[in-house]
Amino acid sequence: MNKENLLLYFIMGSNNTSQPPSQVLKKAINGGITCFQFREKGSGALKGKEKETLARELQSICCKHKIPFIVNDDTELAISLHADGIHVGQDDESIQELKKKCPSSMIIGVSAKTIEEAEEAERQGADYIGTGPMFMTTTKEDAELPIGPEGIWALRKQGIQLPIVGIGGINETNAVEVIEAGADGVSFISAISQADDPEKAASTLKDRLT
Ligand SMILES: Cc1ncsc1CCOP(=O)(O)O
Ligand SMILES: C=C1C=NC(C)=NC1=N
Ligand SMILES: [Mg+2]
Repeated sequence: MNKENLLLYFIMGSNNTSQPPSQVLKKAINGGITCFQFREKGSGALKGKEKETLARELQSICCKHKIPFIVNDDTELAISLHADGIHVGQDDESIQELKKKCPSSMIIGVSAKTIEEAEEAERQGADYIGTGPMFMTTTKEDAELPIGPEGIWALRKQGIQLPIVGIGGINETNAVEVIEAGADGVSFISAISQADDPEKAASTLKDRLT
């Protein structure tokens, strides 16, 4: 994965929006997002066949627009869909296990916020790390306290070279400081999924960063 894809990294599941997810994704793509992650998690999340059907619907939209389609957590789903990538947390399968199960082309992203986690991700060959929460967020029900963009600056200062995306409470007013702290991109859910006009929200974010 080239790190330019990580610049405007939209994440969404059906329970993050009151609009049809496929409509929100199409608008976000028109607005200029560079990567999409399907994250069907938390209260009200779809399961089983319904979850797979939505995943396929969103994947086909991404394919049509040549936007990488990443699946959060669900390795089996990612493999069965031939997704472009998978994103896992510290309590999910290890990168080593994923590399054994997944095609070598599969992008592997991992959540990491401490230097130990980031160095481990580098050692195991992750393609990028997601670090946060940057700011206060209510989207992730068990989010920890914000570490701020300085959390990314500290990883860079300690020599982490991997591509990094910041996540958590990011919007058009604070995205720049995440990049200035050393991130290659910003990832976000509600800034677009809860916007009245997702296309405008995406294009405003893009304008701030380019
Ligand atoms: C998945 C995740 N991980 C850390 S914060 C977060 C939620 C991000 O959602 P939002 O962009 O709406 O704050
Ligand atoms: C928790 C997460 C952190 N970072 C990214 C990019 N995705 C996630 N689901
Ligand atoms: Mg997880």
